[in-house]
Amino acid sequence: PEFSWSEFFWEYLLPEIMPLGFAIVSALIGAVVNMRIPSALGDLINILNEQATAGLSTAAEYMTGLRGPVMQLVSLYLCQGLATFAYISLLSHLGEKVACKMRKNLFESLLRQDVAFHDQRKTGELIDRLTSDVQDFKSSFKLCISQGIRSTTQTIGCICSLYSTSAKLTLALAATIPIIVLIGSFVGVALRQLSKSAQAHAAEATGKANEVVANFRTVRAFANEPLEGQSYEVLIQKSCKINQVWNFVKLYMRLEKVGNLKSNSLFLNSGQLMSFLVSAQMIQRSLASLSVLSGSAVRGITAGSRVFEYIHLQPSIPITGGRKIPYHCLLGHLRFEDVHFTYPQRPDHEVLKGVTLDIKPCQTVALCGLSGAGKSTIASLAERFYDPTSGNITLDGVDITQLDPSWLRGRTIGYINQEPVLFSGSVEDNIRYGRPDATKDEVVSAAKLANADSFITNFPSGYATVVGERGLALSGGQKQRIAIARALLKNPSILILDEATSALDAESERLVQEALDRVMVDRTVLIIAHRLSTIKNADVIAVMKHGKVVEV
Ligand SMILES: Nc1ncnc2c1ncn2[C@@H]1O[C@H](COP(=O)(O)OP(=O)(O)OP(=O)(O)O)[C@@H](O)[C@H]1O
Repeated sequence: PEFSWSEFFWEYLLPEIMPLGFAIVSALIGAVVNMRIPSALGDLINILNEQATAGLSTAAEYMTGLRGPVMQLVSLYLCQGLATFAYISLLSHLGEKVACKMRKNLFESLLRQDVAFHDQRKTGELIDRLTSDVQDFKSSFKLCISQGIRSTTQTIGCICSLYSTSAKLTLALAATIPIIVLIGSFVGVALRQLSKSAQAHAAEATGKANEVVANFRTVRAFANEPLEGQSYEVLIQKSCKINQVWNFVKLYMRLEKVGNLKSNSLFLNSGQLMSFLVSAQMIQRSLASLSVLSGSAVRGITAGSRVFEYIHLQPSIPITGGRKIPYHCLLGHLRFEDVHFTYPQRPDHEVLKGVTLDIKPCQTVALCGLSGAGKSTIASLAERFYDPTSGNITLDGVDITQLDPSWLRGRTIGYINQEPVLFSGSVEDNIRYGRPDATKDEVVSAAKLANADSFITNFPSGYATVVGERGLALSGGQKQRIAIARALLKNPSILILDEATSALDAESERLVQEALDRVMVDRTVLIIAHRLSTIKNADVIAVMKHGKVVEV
């Protein structure tokens, strides 16, 4: 992925041009003031020398001579402190804003992506781009602006100042510059490689950690904690080693000193020598930090391009846009016509091989067949999680690819699957997820319809009861009934039940089934099920085998 400089400038920097401008000016002022410090120090030392040889007697005499240079030095330090404070705070403000906007854009883009995109990527890797990569980019951006301006200005300024102090020594010093540049560029290339692999390993480790934490019960059930711990350690060790090398290189660059200058001090007085040495050291530090900076810039750009790669990605199925069938005209006639489908990540395996299925308005169609026959895939296609490779799916005669996907999913189809996911928050929040603008009364009546009201009101906090990240505090049957209430809240014309009762015990199944029987009235229903009890009341039973409907 390439980093888009123009986009970064127009979209992220331009709106913040004022703080950016002030930060740059403050950094420049800081650098210029910093360069004045060696000569001010030199002046002070010269005056001290003169006073020592002049044989002054009273403290007042000493103070008179010193006041000027001391005041100069104090005001320079004060200026430098103020400038540093200004650019650090402005850059922090700017960096946070840029990072915030990048995160927002990236997250929105991730939400827009196809289901197939999310099928193919590890959650942890996506989270890593949202967190570490944006963080890396932000740090490197701030460092490049502050250090970059400072070091460049100081290098140029100090060279001028060195030259005016002693041309001879400056030329001698200049001889060492090619070596520094050479080392710097060599280290820069190495850092670029290091940066790429460090980021890739860090993303892999985050992916692993995320997977293990999200599926903690499975890990525990197999007593695989040591195994998972070890494999995480292996991944983290790799990125740790790379980062250690990285830090070592940076440290080395800081410690490296320019050759011994003291032997060449013959033609300078002590003040000049002091000023010369401080300037030379400043140049050396600036050059060293510029080389380190190039490494950091590489890291930032690599991270930035990883972020922009996904921000720019366009989904093949848009989120919104297209026709909506007015509610009073909607019949709920769903039809699959010779539908073929292959999952994008398994192009060699055709899952649906010409499915034709007619689900008439208000009819209940049960879909059964062996595991892997493609039943859930049919539900995913009706929801338009994927588009068929060929063939058509129509709703009331309109191809669903022409319909607004958010209207289709958000209002028209209610989808309940075997493992309902509840979000962290209260029971009420979870039901309201079906239609965020629903009133409390509507939430309660949906819960009553779903056989959930009685157990919810039995909780001490009722509808305000907080359920865990995945609703762990609730039983399977309770979660399922909340999921049914959530789907009912949008009053969908079509209901898809994907093995909604298969994970439940007999009693929970009875309660859920009772709720389902009640809500299936006056709607088009597609039930995917194995159990006879679930499908015996259906109007039509379709049997699937090897990606085809073989019997109706
Ligand atoms: N996201 C996916 N990516 C790739 N292949 C998939 C995906 N989901 C399902 N498949 C494959 O598609 C085929 C049909 O799966 P599907 O889940 O539709 O079957 P099913 O009839 O619902 O099975 P079950 O009754 O076990 O739920 C299977 O071979 C499965 O491996």
